[in-house]
Amino acid sequence: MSTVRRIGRVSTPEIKARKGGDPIVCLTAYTAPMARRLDSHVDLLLVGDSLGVVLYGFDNTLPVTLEMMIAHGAAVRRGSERACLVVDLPFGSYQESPAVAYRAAARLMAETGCSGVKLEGGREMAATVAFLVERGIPVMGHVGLTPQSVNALGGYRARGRDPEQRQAIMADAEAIAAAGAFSMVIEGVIEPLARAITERVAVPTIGIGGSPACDGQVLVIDDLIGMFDGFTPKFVKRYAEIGDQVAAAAAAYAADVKARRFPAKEHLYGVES
Ligand SMILES: Nc1nc(=O)c2c([nH]1)NC[C@@H]1CN(c3ccc(C(=O)N[C@@H](CCC(=O)O)C(=O)O)cc3)CN21
Ligand SMILES: CC(C)C(=O)C(=O)O
Ligand SMILES: [Mg+2]
Repeated sequence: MSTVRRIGRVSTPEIKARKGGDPIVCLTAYTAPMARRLDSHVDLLLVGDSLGVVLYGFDNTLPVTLEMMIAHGAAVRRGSERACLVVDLPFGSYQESPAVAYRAAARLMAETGCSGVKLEGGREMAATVAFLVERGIPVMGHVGLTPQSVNALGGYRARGRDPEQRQAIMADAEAIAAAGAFSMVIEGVIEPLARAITERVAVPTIGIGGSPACDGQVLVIDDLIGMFDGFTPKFVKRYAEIGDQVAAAAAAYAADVKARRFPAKEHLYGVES
Protein backbone atom coordinates (compact mmCIF):
# COMPACT_ATOMS: atom_id res chain seq x y z
CA MET A 1 0.00 0.00 0.00
CA SER A 2 1.27 3.41 -1.00
CA THR A 3 1.41 6.09 1.70
CA VAL A 4 1.23 8.84 -0.94
CA ARG A 5 -2.17 10.53 -0.97
CA ARG A 6 -3.90 9.79 -4.25
CA ILE A 7 -5.71 12.35 -6.36
CA GLY A 8 -9.13 11.30 -7.59
CA ARG A 9 -11.24 8.24 -7.12
CA VAL A 10 -10.29 4.60 -7.51
CA SER A 11 -11.42 3.86 -11.09
CA THR A 12 -13.38 0.89 -12.35
CA PRO A 13 -10.32 -0.35 -14.34
CA GLU A 14 -8.35 -0.27 -11.08
CA ILE A 15 -11.04 -2.37 -9.40
CA LYS A 16 -10.97 -4.79 -12.35
CA ALA A 17 -7.17 -5.05 -12.07
CA ARG A 18 -7.51 -6.26 -8.46
CA LYS A 19 -8.61 -9.74 -9.65
CA GLY A 20 -6.75 -12.31 -7.53
CA GLY A 21 -4.99 -9.54 -5.56
CA ASP A 22 -5.57 -7.84 -2.21
CA PRO A 23 -9.22 -8.19 -1.19
CA ILE A 24 -11.45 -5.35 -2.41
CA VAL A 25 -13.19 -3.64 0.52
CA CYS A 26 -16.72 -2.43 -0.21
CA LEU A 27 -19.56 -1.03 1.86
CA THR A 28 -22.88 0.54 1.04
CA ALA A 29 -23.44 4.22 1.81
CA TYR A 30 -26.57 6.28 1.30
CA THR A 31 -25.77 9.69 2.80
CA ALA A 32 -22.96 12.27 2.68
CA PRO A 33 -21.99 12.09 6.39
CA MET A 34 -21.75 8.30 6.29
CA ALA A 35 -19.78 8.41 3.01
CA ARG A 36 -17.29 10.81 4.66
CA ARG A 37 -16.68 8.31 7.45
CA LEU A 38 -16.23 5.33 5.14
CA ASP A 39 -14.35 6.87 2.21
CA SER A 40 -10.77 6.37 3.43
CA HIS A 41 -11.42 2.79 4.60
CA VAL A 42 -12.94 1.26 1.49
CA ASP A 43 -12.02 0.78 -2.15
CA LEU A 44 -15.59 1.08 -3.34
CA LEU A 45 -18.77 2.69 -2.03
CA LEU A 46 -22.02 1.20 -3.28
CA VAL A 47 -25.21 3.23 -3.18
CA GLY A 48 -27.39 0.15 -2.97
CA ASP A 49 -31.11 -0.04 -3.62
CA SER A 50 -31.18 -1.66 -0.17
CA LEU A 51 -31.68 1.99 0.87
CA GLY A 52 -35.38 1.39 0.23
CA VAL A 53 -35.47 -1.16 3.04
CA VAL A 54 -32.87 0.44 5.31
CA LEU A 55 -33.78 4.16 5.05
CA TYR A 56 -37.34 4.24 3.73
CA GLY A 57 -38.83 1.24 5.55
CA PHE A 58 -40.12 -0.58 2.46
CA ASP A 59 -40.55 -4.37 2.76
CA ASN A 60 -38.20 -4.96 -0.19
CA THR A 61 -36.25 -3.06 -2.84
CA LEU A 62 -38.97 -3.03 -5.50
CA PRO A 63 -40.51 0.42 -4.69
CA VAL A 64 -37.15 2.20 -5.01
CA THR A 65 -37.14 4.79 -7.83
CA LEU A 66 -34.43 6.16 -10.11
CA GLU A 67 -35.02 9.57 -8.50
CA MET A 68 -34.19 8.15 -5.06
CA MET A 69 -31.02 6.53 -6.40
CA ILE A 70 -29.98 9.81 -8.04
CA ALA A 71 -30.58 11.83 -4.86
CA HIS A 72 -28.63 9.43 -2.64
CA GLY A 73 -25.94 8.79 -5.25
CA ALA A 74 -25.30 12.55 -5.50
CA ALA A 75 -25.19 12.84 -1.68
CA VAL A 76 -22.62 10.03 -1.40
CA ARG A 77 -20.61 11.58 -4.20
CA ARG A 78 -20.48 14.91 -2.30
CA GLY A 79 -19.41 13.11 0.87
CA SER A 80 -16.53 11.13 -0.66
CA GLU A 81 -13.49 11.76 -2.83
CA ARG A 82 -11.41 8.58 -2.95
CA ALA A 83 -13.57 5.47 -3.22
CA CYS A 84 -14.84 4.14 -6.53
CA LEU A 85 -18.54 5.02 -6.56
CA VAL A 86 -21.14 2.59 -7.89
CA VAL A 87 -24.90 3.20 -7.85
CA ASP A 88 -27.57 0.47 -8.17
CA LEU A 89 -30.03 0.66 -11.04
CA PRO A 90 -33.41 0.20 -9.30
CA PHE A 91 -36.12 -2.31 -10.17
CA GLY A 92 -38.00 -1.42 -13.35
CA SER A 93 -35.41 1.03 -14.68
CA TYR A 94 -33.39 -1.38 -16.85
CA GLN A 95 -34.98 -4.81 -17.33
CA GLU A 96 -37.15 -3.91 -20.33
CA SER A 97 -34.46 -3.34 -22.95
CA PRO A 98 -30.84 -2.25 -23.42
CA ALA A 99 -32.01 1.18 -24.63
CA VAL A 100 -34.19 1.74 -21.55
CA ALA A 101 -31.29 0.60 -19.35
CA TYR A 102 -28.93 3.00 -21.13
CA ARG A 103 -31.25 5.96 -20.50
CA ALA A 104 -31.48 5.14 -16.76
CA ALA A 105 -27.76 4.42 -16.41
CA ALA A 106 -26.84 7.63 -18.25
CA ARG A 107 -28.99 9.63 -15.81
CA LEU A 108 -27.22 7.97 -12.86
CA MET A 109 -23.79 8.73 -14.35
CA ALA A 110 -24.62 12.33 -15.35
CA GLU A 111 -26.65 13.35 -12.31
CA THR A 112 -24.56 11.69 -9.57
CA GLY A 113 -21.01 11.66 -10.96
CA CYS A 114 -20.68 7.98 -10.08
CA SER A 115 -17.93 5.73 -11.50
CA GLY A 116 -20.29 3.04 -12.73
CA VAL A 117 -23.64 1.35 -12.22
CA LYS A 118 -24.74 -2.04 -10.91
CA LEU A 119 -27.58 -4.18 -12.17
CA GLU A 120 -28.98 -7.54 -11.11
CA GLY A 121 -29.25 -10.53 -13.41
CA GLY A 122 -27.43 -13.16 -15.41
CA ARG A 123 -27.64 -14.49 -18.97
CA GLU A 124 -30.87 -12.55 -19.61
CA MET A 125 -29.06 -9.26 -18.82
CA ALA A 126 -25.82 -10.00 -20.71
CA ALA A 127 -26.87 -8.13 -23.86
CA THR A 128 -27.79 -5.10 -21.70
CA VAL A 129 -24.44 -5.19 -19.88
CA ALA A 130 -22.62 -5.28 -23.26
CA PHE A 131 -24.79 -2.43 -24.61
CA LEU A 132 -23.89 -0.15 -21.68
CA VAL A 133 -20.21 -1.12 -21.54
CA GLU A 134 -19.73 -0.60 -25.30
CA ARG A 135 -21.17 2.90 -24.85
CA GLY A 136 -18.88 3.92 -22.01
CA ILE A 137 -20.81 3.01 -18.87
CA PRO A 138 -18.90 0.69 -16.52
CA VAL A 139 -21.18 -2.04 -15.20
CA MET A 140 -20.94 -4.18 -12.09
CA GLY A 141 -23.01 -7.37 -12.23
CA HIS A 142 -24.96 -9.01 -9.40
CA VAL A 143 -25.77 -12.74 -9.49
CA GLY A 144 -27.06 -15.41 -7.12
CA LEU A 145 -29.60 -14.06 -4.64
CA THR A 146 -30.91 -11.06 -6.56
CA PRO A 147 -33.29 -9.15 -4.23
CA GLN A 148 -35.20 -7.43 -7.05
CA SER A 149 -36.42 -10.95 -8.01
CA VAL A 150 -37.67 -11.73 -4.48
CA ASN A 151 -41.17 -12.45 -5.79
CA ALA A 152 -39.91 -14.91 -8.40
CA LEU A 153 -37.46 -16.53 -5.97
CA GLY A 154 -40.05 -16.79 -3.17
CA GLY A 155 -37.82 -15.25 -0.50
CA TYR A 156 -34.23 -14.58 0.45
CA ARG A 157 -32.99 -18.18 0.81
CA ALA A 158 -29.41 -18.92 -0.16
CA ARG A 159 -29.05 -20.34 -3.66
CA GLY A 160 -27.02 -23.08 -5.30
CA ARG A 161 -28.07 -25.98 -3.10
CA ASP A 162 -29.01 -28.15 -6.08
CA PRO A 163 -26.83 -28.90 -9.12
CA GLU A 164 -29.15 -27.29 -11.70
CA GLN A 165 -29.19 -24.04 -9.74
CA ARG A 166 -25.42 -24.16 -9.37
CA GLN A 167 -24.99 -24.60 -13.13
CA ALA A 168 -27.44 -21.76 -13.82
CA ILE A 169 -25.69 -19.31 -11.49
CA MET A 170 -22.26 -20.24 -12.86
CA ALA A 171 -23.58 -19.66 -16.41
CA ASP A 172 -25.01 -16.31 -15.28
CA ALA A 173 -21.67 -15.20 -13.82
CA GLU A 174 -19.78 -16.29 -16.95
CA ALA A 175 -22.24 -14.43 -19.19
CA ILE A 176 -21.97 -11.20 -17.20
CA ALA A 177 -18.17 -11.37 -17.22
CA ALA A 178 -18.10 -12.12 -20.97
CA ALA A 179 -20.44 -9.15 -21.56
CA GLY A 180 -17.80 -6.82 -20.13
CA ALA A 181 -18.77 -6.20 -16.50
CA PHE A 182 -15.75 -4.83 -14.59
CA SER A 183 -16.71 -6.82 -11.49
CA MET A 184 -19.71 -8.63 -10.02
CA VAL A 185 -21.45 -9.09 -6.70
CA ILE A 186 -22.14 -12.71 -5.75
CA GLU A 187 -24.89 -12.69 -3.14
CA GLY A 188 -26.35 -15.48 -1.03
CA VAL A 189 -24.91 -18.59 -2.65
CA ILE A 190 -23.35 -21.66 -1.05
CA GLU A 191 -19.67 -21.09 -0.35
CA PRO A 192 -18.22 -23.65 -2.79
CA LEU A 193 -20.17 -22.04 -5.65
CA ALA A 194 -18.93 -18.51 -4.82
CA ARG A 195 -15.40 -19.93 -4.71
CA ALA A 196 -15.84 -21.78 -8.02
CA ILE A 197 -17.21 -18.67 -9.76
CA THR A 198 -14.29 -16.63 -8.42
CA GLU A 199 -11.86 -19.21 -9.86
CA ARG A 200 -13.68 -19.31 -13.20
CA VAL A 201 -14.39 -15.67 -14.12
CA ALA A 202 -11.67 -13.18 -15.07
CA VAL A 203 -13.17 -10.20 -13.21
CA PRO A 204 -13.26 -9.61 -9.45
CA THR A 205 -16.11 -11.16 -7.48
CA ILE A 206 -17.47 -9.21 -4.52
CA GLY A 207 -19.12 -11.55 -2.03
CA ILE A 208 -22.05 -10.95 0.35
CA GLY A 209 -23.02 -14.31 1.75
CA GLY A 210 -20.43 -15.70 -0.68
CA SER A 211 -16.94 -16.89 0.23
CA PRO A 212 -13.74 -15.56 1.79
CA ALA A 213 -12.19 -16.66 -1.51
CA CYS A 214 -14.08 -13.91 -3.35
CA ASP A 215 -11.91 -11.06 -4.64
CA GLY A 216 -13.72 -8.64 -2.30
CA GLN A 217 -16.53 -8.37 0.25
CA VAL A 218 -19.49 -6.02 0.65
CA LEU A 219 -22.01 -5.48 3.45
CA VAL A 220 -24.84 -3.06 4.08
CA ILE A 221 -23.39 -0.40 6.40
CA ASP A 222 -26.49 -0.17 8.60
CA ASP A 223 -26.32 -3.95 9.21
CA LEU A 224 -22.63 -3.67 10.17
CA ILE A 225 -23.22 -0.89 12.72
CA GLY A 226 -26.46 -2.16 14.25
CA MET A 227 -28.72 0.53 12.76
CA PHE A 228 -31.04 -1.87 10.93
CA ASP A 229 -33.08 -4.49 12.75
CA GLY A 230 -35.74 -5.57 10.23
CA PHE A 231 -33.93 -8.86 9.64
CA THR A 232 -30.41 -10.15 10.09
CA PRO A 233 -29.11 -12.33 7.27
CA LYS A 234 -26.62 -15.01 8.32
CA PHE A 235 -23.90 -13.23 6.33
CA VAL A 236 -23.98 -10.07 8.50
CA LYS A 237 -21.32 -9.41 11.12
CA ARG A 238 -22.12 -6.58 13.53
CA TYR A 239 -19.13 -4.40 14.39
CA ALA A 240 -21.00 -1.78 16.45
CA GLU A 241 -24.35 -1.19 18.18
CA ILE A 242 -25.09 2.35 17.03
CA GLY A 243 -28.84 1.76 17.19
CA ASP A 244 -28.55 1.10 20.93
CA GLN A 245 -26.44 4.26 21.33
CA VAL A 246 -29.05 6.36 19.51
CA ALA A 247 -31.83 5.02 21.75
CA ALA A 248 -29.71 5.64 24.88
CA ALA A 249 -28.97 9.22 23.74
CA ALA A 250 -32.67 9.90 23.14
CA ALA A 251 -33.55 8.49 26.58
CA ALA A 252 -30.90 10.67 28.27
CA TYR A 253 -32.15 13.76 26.40
CA ALA A 254 -35.77 13.00 27.38
CA ALA A 255 -34.77 12.68 31.04
CA ASP A 256 -32.84 15.99 30.88
CA VAL A 257 -35.76 17.84 29.30
CA LYS A 258 -38.27 16.50 31.82
CA ALA A 259 -35.94 17.43 34.73
CA ARG A 260 -35.19 20.88 33.16
CA ARG A 261 -31.47 19.97 33.14
CA PHE A 262 -31.47 20.81 29.42
CA PRO A 263 -30.95 23.44 28.14
CA ALA A 264 -28.22 24.50 30.60
CA LYS A 265 -26.61 27.98 30.81
CA GLU A 266 -24.03 27.20 28.12
CA HIS A 267 -26.80 26.50 25.61
CA LEU A 268 -28.57 29.84 26.13
CA TYR A 269 -28.28 33.29 24.53
CA GLY A 270 -28.18 36.47 26.61
CA VAL A 271 -27.47 34.77 29.93
CA GLU A 272 -24.22 35.43 31.86
CA SER A 273 -22.15 32.25 32.18
N1 LIG B 1 -30.43 -4.27 5.56
C1 LIG B 1 -30.36 -5.02 4.47
N2 LIG B 1 -29.33 -5.86 4.32
C2 LIG B 1 -29.25 -6.65 3.21
O1 LIG B 1 -28.26 -7.41 3.10
C3 LIG B 1 -30.25 -6.55 2.22
C4 LIG B 1 -31.30 -5.63 2.43
N3 LIG B 1 -31.34 -4.89 3.54
N4 LIG B 1 -32.30 -5.46 1.51
C5 LIG B 1 -32.17 -6.07 0.23
C6 LIG B 1 -31.55 -7.40 0.34
C7 LIG B 1 -32.39 -8.43 1.09
N5 LIG B 1 -31.37 -9.30 1.62
C8 LIG B 1 -31.61 -10.36 2.49
C9 LIG B 1 -32.68 -10.33 3.38
C10 LIG B 1 -32.91 -11.36 4.26
C11 LIG B 1 -32.07 -12.45 4.27
C12 LIG B 1 -32.34 -13.56 5.25
O2 LIG B 1 -32.97 -13.33 6.27
N6 LIG B 1 -31.83 -14.75 4.99
C13 LIG B 1 -31.94 -15.85 5.95
C14 LIG B 1 -32.47 -17.09 5.27
C15 LIG B 1 -33.91 -16.94 4.96
C16 LIG B 1 -34.56 -18.26 4.61
O3 LIG B 1 -33.88 -19.30 4.65
O4 LIG B 1 -35.75 -18.26 4.30
C17 LIG B 1 -30.58 -16.12 6.56
O5 LIG B 1 -30.52 -16.86 7.54
O6 LIG B 1 -29.59 -15.58 6.09
C18 LIG B 1 -31.00 -12.52 3.37
C19 LIG B 1 -30.78 -11.46 2.50
C20 LIG B 1 -30.05 -8.79 1.31
N7 LIG B 1 -30.27 -7.37 1.08
C1 LIG C 1 -25.78 -5.46 -0.76
C2 LIG C 1 -25.51 -4.90 -2.11
C3 LIG C 1 -24.79 -5.88 -2.96
C4 LIG C 1 -26.70 -4.31 -2.79
O1 LIG C 1 -27.04 -4.63 -3.91
C5 LIG C 1 -27.49 -3.29 -2.08
O2 LIG C 1 -27.08 -2.82 -1.00
O3 LIG C 1 -28.54 -2.91 -2.61
MG1 LIG D 1 -28.89 -3.78 -4.53
